[in-house]
Parts: sequence; structure tokens; C-alpha cells
Amino acid sequence: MIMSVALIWAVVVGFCCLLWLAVGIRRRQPGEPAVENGFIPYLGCALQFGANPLQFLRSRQRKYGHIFTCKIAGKYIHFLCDPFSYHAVIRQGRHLDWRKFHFATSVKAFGHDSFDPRHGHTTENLHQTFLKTLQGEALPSLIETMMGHLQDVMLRSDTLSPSTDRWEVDGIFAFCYKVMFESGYLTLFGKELGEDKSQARQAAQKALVLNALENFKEFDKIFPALVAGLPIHVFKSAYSARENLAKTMHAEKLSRRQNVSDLIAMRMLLNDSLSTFNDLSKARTHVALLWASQANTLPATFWSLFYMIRSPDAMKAARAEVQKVLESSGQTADPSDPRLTLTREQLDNMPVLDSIIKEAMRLSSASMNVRVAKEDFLLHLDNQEAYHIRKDDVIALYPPMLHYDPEIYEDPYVRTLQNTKTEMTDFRRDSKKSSTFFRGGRRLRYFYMPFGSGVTKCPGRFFAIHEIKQFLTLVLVYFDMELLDSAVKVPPLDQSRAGLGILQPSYDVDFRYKLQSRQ
Ligand code: HEM
Repeated sequence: MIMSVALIWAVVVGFCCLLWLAVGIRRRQPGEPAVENGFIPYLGCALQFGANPLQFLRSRQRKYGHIFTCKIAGKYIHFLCDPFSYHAVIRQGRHLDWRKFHFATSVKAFGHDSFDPRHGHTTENLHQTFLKTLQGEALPSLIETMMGHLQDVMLRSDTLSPSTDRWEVDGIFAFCYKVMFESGYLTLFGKELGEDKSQARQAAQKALVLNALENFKEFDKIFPALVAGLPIHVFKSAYSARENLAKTMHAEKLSRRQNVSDLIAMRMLLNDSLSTFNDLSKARTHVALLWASQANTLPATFWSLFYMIRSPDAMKAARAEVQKVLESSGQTADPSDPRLTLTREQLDNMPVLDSIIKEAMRLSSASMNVRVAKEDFLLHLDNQEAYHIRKDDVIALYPPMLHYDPEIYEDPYVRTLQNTKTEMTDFRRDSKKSSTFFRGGRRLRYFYMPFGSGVTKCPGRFFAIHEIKQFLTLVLVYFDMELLDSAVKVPPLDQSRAGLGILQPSYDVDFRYKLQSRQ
């Protein structure tokens, strides 16, 4: 009896294996890139890729060359590793769909109805909404509001309560998280105070932001799993965290807030006028924007502050730059009346901070640029080779392959803020000069891509750089800061989020800060 059950199982397993071999794996057709199906049905190479994406891609690049195909979580992904061919993907955009993947990912993660106009829930051109409300004329007011909130959070509220005669010890990531989250949240979603400015009202407002922060953290933890396709219901606490956030973003709640950003105000209007979304779906679209505005900014701020504090040279140069900008605008920092302002032009003219932020992001960004083939087509690469791509296959660019390429960035891991050979790391040069980078003697068009590329390039990138610059400016003018361990190692990147943007540190790094005393 036991023998026959074992035999039946063996036959079933054997049959499944044959079925998988017959239909579950792809065979390379003439003219196609080399293909790796991986050993695990559906997942394919997902685990090997996930363990160390850069190492995985480099080893396949050595084996197969500029382009190869890997099955990952049910999708066939063509990884393009030749930076000179990145332009080819952008040029042949007519064969590629950038919306499909992005819209589908947002629906999966945030649970709202689709933004894809082809699905008929809305006619809003989301891309235009973002450009109108995050760039150009919309930018100065975002910057001004953020600067006010940053100073309120650092000095007026009880978030930090720093003093001149006592060092406070905190993790750098924890510090950046609480200051940037609260300031960014209030900048986008405004404050619910109305006429009532009583202490009780202020406390309720504070509690709302703190709850949002906790819910955001809980939800953000499982974000990679959602993108990989796992349903949110598997993660009970993350699901309720997301829904708690959505509850605070229903139209009637948001309409009570003051100083809501143009982005959220316009999205509310267009949700009502151009979509058939129900109230919950509308609220969830705002949660998606909260995530987009914070998930990368928080770790990017951490890495910027960490690398700056860690390098005495960088810190000295940054302090001098900040001092110069304040002097030239006739401002002095007064922590008891914190009202510094910096215009967009002044912020654009801070090459030292610019370099610190850009280098910090070069070393920590891992956003994968993804396009889906609309039809079978021939992808022409820079070296005149051409490859057949099948409909619905994915083409991916993985910028860390550039960011850590020693032929582009000499000593890519150690050069931060010490090497003066290239403009991006030379924090004394003028950032307005266009940077040029080469590989094998040829000038590169694409060498730095933390914000993505082409049509899907992050629309919030100017605001993001400005808000991190404002943050660094303020910590430099108001605080003295030191690492607890001046020889501390750079914490490893948490690779579980590889592909999704700026990676977080695997663990936090302690520092101490106190208010600068003024004579
Ligand atoms: C250091 C900070 C930031 C980084 C590194 C970053 C990076 C990115 C990346 C890589 C994408 C996807 C691009 C693609 O898929 O090809 C993206 C999309 C987006 N980002 Fe950012 N981002 C940052 C900050 C912000 C901020 C502060 C905002 C808003 C206030 C924002 C709003 C958005 C939006 C709305 C999208 C979706 C665009 C679309 O689908 O059309 N981002 N960002």
C-alpha cells in the first residue's frame, strides 16, 4: 500500500516536471538573447537575482555579453548591460509600453482602481498632473513650505527638543526619518488646524502625523513583496497600516486641511471630475503619492547625512558653503526664531551639497528601469547587433551596473568625497558645469540614473534634491554633529529592496547632536 502511494506521488511529480519542461521554460529562438530559465518553476532566477543583483548580472554579463534574458517571477526579463545601448531602448520607445508595468504595480501595491486610461476608470493624464504640480512654477512654493516645516519640526515641535548643553544620541536613519517624514507629509497634505490653534488641536495634529509615520513604516516593509506579486492580504498588519493611511486621506478629511500642496489639491479635483473611482480608491491614490514622495527620500537623506558627517573635509566644505549662502542673503540663524529661507536659485547654487547628495545616491540607488514590449520587434543595440524581443517581454536597465563601474567611476566604492578627478565627487567645483563621463574613451550619455529615465523619470526629482539640500543646510547651521564611532564602517545596503529605488542601510548608525551655541 505505502509503495503504491509513493509510486503515485512519483508519477505526479514526474508528470509536473515534464509539464514544466514542456511549457514552463523558454527555448532560445534564433536571433534572441541567451536565456536562463532558472531551476524553480515560476520564480526562475528570482532568488539568485534577489540575493545580490549586481553580482548576478555581472556574472551573466561575463557569460553572455551585453544582453541576456532571465525568467524572474514568471516574467522574461531582458537585461541590457551596455550603457551605450541605453539610448537605443529610449529611441525605440514606440515598441515599448512604459505605462503597463507602472500602472499595474501601483494597483497591486496600493489597491486603487487602474490609472491606465485603457481600463476606463479615469481620463486623467497622470504624467501631466505630476509635471504641473511638482516642477516649474509649482516648485518655489513647495520649497518654501518644506523649509518652514523642517525648521518647525527640528526646533519648534517636541520631535527633537535639542539643547546647547546636552548631546542627544540618535540613529542617523531614525533622525532623518522623523524629521523628513513629518516635514514632507505636512508639505504635501497640509495641516488640519483651522481656527482652533489650541494645544489640544496641536497635539491631535501631531498624533495624526506620528500614526501616519508608523503606518507608513509598517506598509513600506512589505512593499517589495507586493511588487513581486504577493497579495497584501497575506500581510495582515501591513494591510491594516495601508488602510489606516487611506482612512486619513478621504476627501472630507483632506478638505479640512490647510496649505495642501498643488499636487494633492489637483489630484483631488481630477479624482472627482475625471474618474469613476469610489471614495476608498481615491483615498488610496493619495497613499500611493505619500509613498512615492517618502520611500526614496528617507534613505537618500540618510546616506547624504551619513557620508557628510563621516567625511571631515566634506562637512567643512559644506559648512562654509552654507555660511556663504546665508551671509550673501543677509540672514543669520536663530534657533529661538527659526525662519531661514532659501530661494530655488540659492539652492541651485550649492555645488558642495549637490555633490554630497548625488554621490550618496550613486552609492545607494538601485532603481530598475522597466519597459514592456508591445509587440514582437527587433531591438537594435549600439554595436549594430539586433535581437528579437517577444511581445510582453520586459526590457530592464539596472543603473547600479553604471554607478559601480570602475571604468566610469574610478574606485567606485571608496572615492566618495575624496576623489577630485570627476565633477560629481569634487565638492569644490561648480555643479553648473556639465559633467562628462567616459567609458573606454567614449563619452557616455547615461552614467547616473537614480531617478529613472525617459518618460518615467521621477517627476519629483527637483523637489527631492532641494528638500534634502534644505535639510542638510539646516542641520549644519543649527546643530553640532558627530558620529559616536568616528571609524564606523559604511552599513551594507539592504538588498531586499533592490530594483525599487534608493536602498536602505541594513542597520542604523548612531550619532550625537546638540544645538550650536551662539555668542
Ligand atoms: C531621492 C528621492 C527620490 C528618488 C531617488 C526617486 C526616484 C524615483 C524613481 C526611480 C521613479 C520611477 C521611475 C521609473 O519607473 O522609471 C520615481 C517615480 C515617481 N516619483 Fe520619485 N523619487 C524621489 C523622490 C520623489 C519625491 C519627493 C516625489 C514627490 C513629491 C516623487 C514623486 C514621484 C512620482 C509621482 C513618481 C511616479 C511617476 C510616474 O509613474 O509617472 N519622487 N521616483
